[in-house]
Amino acid sequence: MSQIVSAGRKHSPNRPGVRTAALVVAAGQGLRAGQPMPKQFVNWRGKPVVRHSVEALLAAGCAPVLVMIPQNAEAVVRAALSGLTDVDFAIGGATRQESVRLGLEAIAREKPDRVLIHDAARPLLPAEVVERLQTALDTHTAAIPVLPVSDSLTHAAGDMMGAPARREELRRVQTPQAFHFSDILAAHRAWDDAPTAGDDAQVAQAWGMEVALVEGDEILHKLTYASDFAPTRAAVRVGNGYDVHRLEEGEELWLCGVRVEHTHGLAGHSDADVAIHALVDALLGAIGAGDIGQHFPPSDEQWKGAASDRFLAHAAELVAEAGYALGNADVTIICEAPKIGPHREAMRARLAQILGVDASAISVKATTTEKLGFTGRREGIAAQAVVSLALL
Ligand SMILES: Nc1ccn([C@@H]2O[C@H](COP(=O)(O)OP(=O)(O)OP(=O)(O)O)[C@@H](O)[C@H]2O)c(=O)n1
Ligand SMILES: C[C@](O)(CO)[C@H](O)COP(=O)(O)O
Repeated sequence: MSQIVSAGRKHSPNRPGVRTAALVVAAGQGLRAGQPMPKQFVNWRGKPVVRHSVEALLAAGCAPVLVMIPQNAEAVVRAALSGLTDVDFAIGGATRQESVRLGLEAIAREKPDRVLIHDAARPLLPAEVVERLQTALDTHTAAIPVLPVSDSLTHAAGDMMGAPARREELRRVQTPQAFHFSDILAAHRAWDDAPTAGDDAQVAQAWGMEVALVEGDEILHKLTYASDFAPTRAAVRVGNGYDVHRLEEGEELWLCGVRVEHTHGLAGHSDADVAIHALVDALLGAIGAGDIGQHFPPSDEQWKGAASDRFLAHAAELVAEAGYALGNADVTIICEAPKIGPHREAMRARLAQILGVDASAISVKATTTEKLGFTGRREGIAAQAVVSLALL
């Protein structure tokens, strides 16, 4: 057994007079996860999988924490757990049960009162679950976290349904599994069958221990398959857009898909609807799909004089293809004239119609620049847009 860092404190009682060790089993190959290395050492949500629960167990007052690792993984585990004290590691066995047995024998010299045995593959360990287990050990010799079964269950006869199973009688078993140390060590030592028990509660029960059930937590999910490592997509994405067009006599003025009567209109390759252009850029930005010029190049004759609602409809399609829906859009038109207020509701309705959303999701505002700058000199109109997208 090699200590990663000299322990700052050998034992930290997490209950007055009670010393609890932790055994983190991380000696598997993680074959089902299909990762470039055993899954427990893969970087996950900012740190190696194994580090998450080791830190949680240390924070819960467990000491020492012994991590069982595969052969030839010393360098990887040192890196994964660098900087932590009260953490040791040892080489595990060919099965999970063997890894636990080896770990318990290694911890035995510390003579802890209790031990929490935890899968490194369950990185997120709520302190509340540890507390429930510790409380259960005040009146029982063993306790495990469980969850109810929400699906109906069946036995399988090959690819065909077998006898239905009564889910009311079943629970989903998680870890950490908590024991009075001497009892679980004796139970492992007394096991006289192939070391293939699914968990330590089964070993304890085979030795005659009664195992209490405490409420588990879905967040204790065991990382098992490649899908568990698929990058999670942001639930919300935001984007912003900005555009400017020059005011010129003889041009039409289109804003938010609405024709506005005015002395001047906006010049541009398309209908120069500066507000829609800003909104298109906001949508494209939110999904990382470039900008309006990339999708509708001003050099492309097919877009000459084109109505900008086509650009907005296309951006909306790309957002949907990316798996998002519009949360809300907020457009600000920046000009000295014309007054936007009288057209606001028509603009909101038109944008909502193009985007296929309720008008309540669309905001259209306007402001002057107090006669400052190019907008103040009525040389042009600018527009800004901000959007939020929700993952479908
Ligand atoms: N010989 C073994 C096998 C498993 N484990 C640990 O037991 C936990 C639960 O096992 P599992 O999720 O099945 O991990 P693997 O056996 O690595 O996965 P696979 O079956 O996909 O190879 C994991 O933290 C794993 O590292 C262990 O310490 N020693
Ligand atoms: C110990 C365990 O996590 C309890 O649910 C489970 O039995 C481990 O099973 P695995 O096949 O070793 O992942």
